[in-house]
Parts: sequence; structure tokens; C-alpha cells
Amino acid sequence: MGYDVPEGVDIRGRYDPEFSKILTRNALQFVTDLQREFRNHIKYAMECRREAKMRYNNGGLPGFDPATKYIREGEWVCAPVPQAVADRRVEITGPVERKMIINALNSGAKVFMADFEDALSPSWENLMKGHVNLRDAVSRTITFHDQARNKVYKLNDETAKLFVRPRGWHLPEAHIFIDGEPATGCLVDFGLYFFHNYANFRKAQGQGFGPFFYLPKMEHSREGRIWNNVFERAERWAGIEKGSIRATVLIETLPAVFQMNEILYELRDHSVGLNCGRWDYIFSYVKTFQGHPDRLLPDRVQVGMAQHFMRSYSDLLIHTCHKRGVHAMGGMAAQIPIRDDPAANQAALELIRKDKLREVKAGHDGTWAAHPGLIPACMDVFTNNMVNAPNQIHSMKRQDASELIEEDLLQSPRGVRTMEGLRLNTRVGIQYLAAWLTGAGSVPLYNLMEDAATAEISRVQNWQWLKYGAELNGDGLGVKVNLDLFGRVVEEEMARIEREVGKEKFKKGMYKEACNLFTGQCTTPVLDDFLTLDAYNNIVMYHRIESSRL
Ligand SMILES: CC(=O)SCCNC(=O)CCNC(=O)[C@H](O)C(C)(C)COP(=O)(O)OP(=O)(O)OC[C@H]1O[C@@H](n2cnc3c(N)ncnc32)[C@H](O)[C@@H]1OP(=O)(O)O
Ligand SMILES: O=CC(=O)O
Ligand SMILES: [Mg+2]
Repeated sequence: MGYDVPEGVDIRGRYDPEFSKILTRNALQFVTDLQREFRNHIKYAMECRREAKMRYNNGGLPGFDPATKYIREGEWVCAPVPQAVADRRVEITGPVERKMIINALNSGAKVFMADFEDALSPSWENLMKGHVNLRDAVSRTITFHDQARNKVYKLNDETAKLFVRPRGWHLPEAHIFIDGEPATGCLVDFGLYFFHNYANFRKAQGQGFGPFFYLPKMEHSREGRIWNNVFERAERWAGIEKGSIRATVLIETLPAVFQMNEILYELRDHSVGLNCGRWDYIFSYVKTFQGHPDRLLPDRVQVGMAQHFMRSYSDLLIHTCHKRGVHAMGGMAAQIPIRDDPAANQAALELIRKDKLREVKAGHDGTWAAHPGLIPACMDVFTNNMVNAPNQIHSMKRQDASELIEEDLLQSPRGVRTMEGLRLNTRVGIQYLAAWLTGAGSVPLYNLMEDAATAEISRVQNWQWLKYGAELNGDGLGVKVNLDLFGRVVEEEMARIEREVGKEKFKKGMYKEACNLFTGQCTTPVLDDFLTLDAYNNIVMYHRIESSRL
């Protein structure tokens, strides 16, 4: 058996009758048309990213573009926010797993962001099952039987509004070849989801609008323009009104903070705001300044929203969104419920409340929660601090933030570096990668949520400290990070991981492979752009079957 593919398409992933209902000839034709129309634009945008990287590596700094001052200073607004998504006080996020989708839609959150990105390991199985699950969720037929607990999951009458986050522009889909090249991952994610669901979604969820998306990891408004053109192309194909599709863009790269107006402008007919993707943003700070030894980060735990550059980013995002009439969404606190320790659980909840209170008082219109158990606390904070309105778009203009300048957004974070920081990065990075290689893209580690974005911080921070021989200045020991020290740390942390997870799990898991990958990435002379891009080859599984052309 093989997939029925259009001319020029080769499916190299496993055949499954369920997957073939997603990978229909017409759906693949839709994805192929997108790929053919936009591939050169995407290649050009990636080339521009490489050029910008060279500029920063040669000492340049990201900043506002004088050529687009007219957009930043112009009086324009985005299309009005659809009623269906006016209230986004709490949004839950999670990978596109069947049980989690049902739990998230039933969670009481206003929105569920179903994730093909930071929270998902993009194996063929995960991706294709994800599409099956989303199709069933949108048509409301989704159920799940937990055999072990003999529990059946199904949707409540009232559910969260569904947003879908496709992968970033940089990731290929190696199981689908189009005209001899791997397809662009995000066009596959977007195309298959849109093709199968736009009609049901608009009827059931969108009140005439939709589908809704989150767009990750952009660095420049030209990437937003490609998305806008993809949306218009899809709307024309479906025969639905321009502006039906709506998307929230994550501002989670340092270059993009200087492009917020420009990104909204490109997407002004399709925008429902911006979101503070704080974890990737920290990763991007290190990546952007990989050639700047004067900008070494302190320990990861010290780089929070209270740092001047992080607060400035969130304040400017709120001001920009509200000036343009759309939502300014807050980000993810990494704490998750701690079941076996009530005092620690209380402390984690307190940290979350504090973070959410800062967000709502700053003017954010909603926030993210990683776990259903956190929704009541987050909802309380937002409800109690937003006066009788579904959002603060028109009441919190944050005019003061318009004074923020480039130095505010680039200011180096304050704090110290410690041996424990190096150790924690190492054991978290390795354990996360070990999970990712075996199919889990978001995991609980040491009572925190870890996903691709948080793991990236561990990787690039180790790389930066090694590259520049950073002094661990918070221990009082004056030790400098070098290959010898790192080698010992890796050995000791691997032993600790083995003790913690147990010999059996350690042996069966992919800890050694993860360790090789992670240490290779931390010690490479030239920083890899993305952890998951390098690791992706390890999860590509080709099944050589002939694709039939009927
Ligand atoms: C930086 C960023 O990009 S953030 C966005 C990307 N990251 C994410 O989306 C992370 C989402 N969160 C998660 O994946 C999970 O909460 C984890 C991995 C952090 C923790 O997972 P676990 O330890 O398995 O959670 P736990 O055992 O407490 O789960 C309890 C119940 O809540 C459910 N649950 C936990 N998190 C979620 C979620 N995000 N969405 C839906 N249901 C969830 C579980 O399915 C489980 O359901 P059950 O009782 O019916 O079996
Ligand atoms: O995607 C969110 C982030 O914080 O990264
Ligand atoms: Mg992210």
C-alpha cells in the first residue's frame, strides 16, 4: 500500500491507513502548491537571516530599521479583533497528543494552542497522529480510552478556542519531498491542518472567522509577509473572505523586537496580536550575541522578566499591540504543579501568581499556562485585575513605553554565573534531548516545564561560557569554564541522571546519544543555529515504499 500522491511528491514516511486520510491527493496538492509558490521567498528570507547573523557576528547590533520608520510612526490599526477571540485571559498550550488535546480543550482556558513546535518532537508519527487528532477535535468526534485507568475522554460542551502553532520557517519536513527537496515543515503543518479543518472550524468555533494560528520564531517582517501571502492564498483557494484566518505572532527573537510594528503591518488583515515568547527570546539574545564576549549571560534561573531588557520587551510589545488594536499576550511561567510536596507546590503557585500579576498590571491581555492545574490561579489574577472587559486593548495604552530605546532592549542581563548553573544546564539539556529523541517534546524536569525553547537556553549558554572561557563569578572560586571542566561536569551529571532515573530506564533510554549530541553542540567552534535542526536527523525514519500515482 502507498499514498496516492500528486506529480512531484514523494512520501518517505511510514504508510498508515489513518495517515492516508490526512495525506490525500488533494491535501498534498494544496501543500505542494504552497511549497512551489513560496519556496524561493522562504529561501531568500533564510539567506537574509544568515546575512544578519554575519553582521551581528562582526560586532553589529540589531536595531530599528530607518527605512520602515514610516510604518512605526504611521497611524494605522489592524483589522478588528473577531468576537470569538476577544477574551484570551488564559491560554493553555501543549503538544498535539490525543489525550492532552481533549484535556486542554476541556481545561477551562479560553484558548488552547495546539503545538507542532516547541512542545512537539516532530517525528513522522507525532506529526501525522497530531493531524488526525486535530481533525477529530475540530469535528468534535475526538475520544480517547485510557486502558490502564479504564477512563474515556471526550469533549465538554464548552471548549477552549483552538489555535495551531506550526513549526518555524527553518525546519524541513524530511518525510515529504516535493520536486526533489524536503518540504518546508511549517507549510506542511499549516497546509494539512487548513485543508482538512477550515470549514468545520469556521462553523463550530470561529463564528465565521478562522482557523486561528500562532506563528513562531520570526526574525523579520519579510517573514510575516510570507505568512500573510500564504493566508491570502489559502483564503482564495477556500473561497472565504480575506482576513478570515487570524494569527498571533510570537515575538521570541531579539531581532524581531525591533520589527513589531512592521510584522503587525504585514499581517494587519490577519493579526490577532503578539505574544511574549520569553524562553526563545532569551535563547535568541545569546544567539544574536554569539560573537560578543562582553555579553555573557548569568545563570539561566536569573534571567527572568525583572531584567531590564526583558521588562522593556514586554512593555514595548504591549504598547505596540494596543496602539494597533490587537492583543498583547503574556508568556509562559515555567513552574508546574508539584504533586508530592504541598509546600513546594504552594511556592510554585505563588511564583506563577506573581508573574501573572506583573503581566496583567503591565497591560497584557492574557497569558499562557503549561498545565490545567494552573488555570484557576492564572484566571483569577487576570479576571480580578482587568476591569469588566475581555481585554485591555483600549484601556492600557502604555504610552510611557513608546520612550523605550534600543539600549533598553539590548541591555545585558545582570547576575552571576555558578558551577551549579553549568551543571543544571547540562543535566537538563541532556535529559530533554533524551526525551525528544524518543518522541516527547515537553517534559517535567525538576518541577519545571522543559521544552525546545528552554533546552536551547541550556545549550547556547554552555556554548557561550565555553567559547569565551567565562568565569564562574558567583561561587567565590574564580573557576573558568573550559573543556576539561565541562568534560568532568558532563561525566558527573550523567552519573547523577543515571542515579535519578534508575539504571533500567537509563539503559533503555537515549541518554548516551543525547549526551553526545548535546556536548557536541556545546563544544562546537561555530554555534549551530538550532538544537532541533541538528538533532532532527536522528528522528527521521524513512520507509521505502513506492508511492502510487493512480
Ligand atoms: C516555551 C514554550 O513554547 S511554552 C509552550 C510549549 N510547551 C508546552 O506546551 C508545555 C505543555 N505542558 C506539558 O507538556 C505538560 O504539562 C508537562 C510535560 C510540562 C508536564 O506533564 P505531566 O507531568 O505529564 O503532567 P501531569 O502528570 O501533572 O498531568 C496531569 C494531567 O494533566 C494533563 N495535562 C498536563 N499538561 C497538560 C497540557 N498542557 N494540556 C492538556 N493537559 C495537560 C495530563 O494529560 C494529565 O491528564 P490525566 O489526569 O487525564 O491523565
Ligand atoms: O514559545 C514560547 C517561548 O517562550 O519560547
Ligand atoms: Mg518559543
